[in-house]
Amino acid sequence: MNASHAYLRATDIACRRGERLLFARLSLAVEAGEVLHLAGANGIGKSSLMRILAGLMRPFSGEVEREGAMALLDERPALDTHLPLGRALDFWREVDATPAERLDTVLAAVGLQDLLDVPVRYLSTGQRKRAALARTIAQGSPIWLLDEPLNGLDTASVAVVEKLVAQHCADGGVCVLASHQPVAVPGLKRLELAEFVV
Ligand SMILES: Nc1ncnc2c1ncn2[C@@H]1O[C@H](COP(=O)(O)OP(=O)(O)OP(=O)(O)O)[C@@H](O)[C@H]1O
Repeated sequence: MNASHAYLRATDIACRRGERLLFARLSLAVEAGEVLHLAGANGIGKSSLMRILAGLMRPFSGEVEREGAMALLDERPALDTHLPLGRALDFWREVDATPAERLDTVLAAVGLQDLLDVPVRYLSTGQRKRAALARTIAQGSPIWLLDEPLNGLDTASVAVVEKLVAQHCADGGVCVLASHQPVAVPGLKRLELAEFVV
């Protein structure tokens, strides 16, 4: 599918966790070439909304529509901690049917190409986050859902992620990026979850 046809839209979403209604009457639309920064304090419901957008959690009410495949980065890197990084990523490359060259390009972009022999459990927090991000974006999906992709990253790595997101959108992709940190991407749209808390 051509990335330029991709979109992600949500209408009148309400989210309940346990007995609490976290937020309601939330609508958003992210069209091809756009990036949305989903902002809000810890515990406000950013990850819950990301899971709803990813189709992993049913909203209490409302609907999500999309055109295009999605790739989700969440707080679980899902990389076998006992394997060297290269083999752990190869597992997902086969599952995701990712071409090897595309993964190599992404690994170079996030500066991990020299760490492929290191067991995942020895990687630093930031290296592990970059590895999970590499796996996610190498899938080649037009819609990126990135939940706290900047957590644990140093300034240089934050800039790399911002650049990758900007390039994805320039290529006609769609990105929703949940973060409590500032995000610098040209043309960024912003949604404050606090405005929908009930
Ligand atoms: N399974 C659950 N049952 C009940 N409440 C839950 C459940 N999962 C999460 N919550 C609550 O829902 C709220 C929102 O959680 P969520 O992880 O979506 O927030 P967040 O904005 O992503 O937070 P953070 O920035 O800390 O990651 C929190 O108060 C959390 O305690």
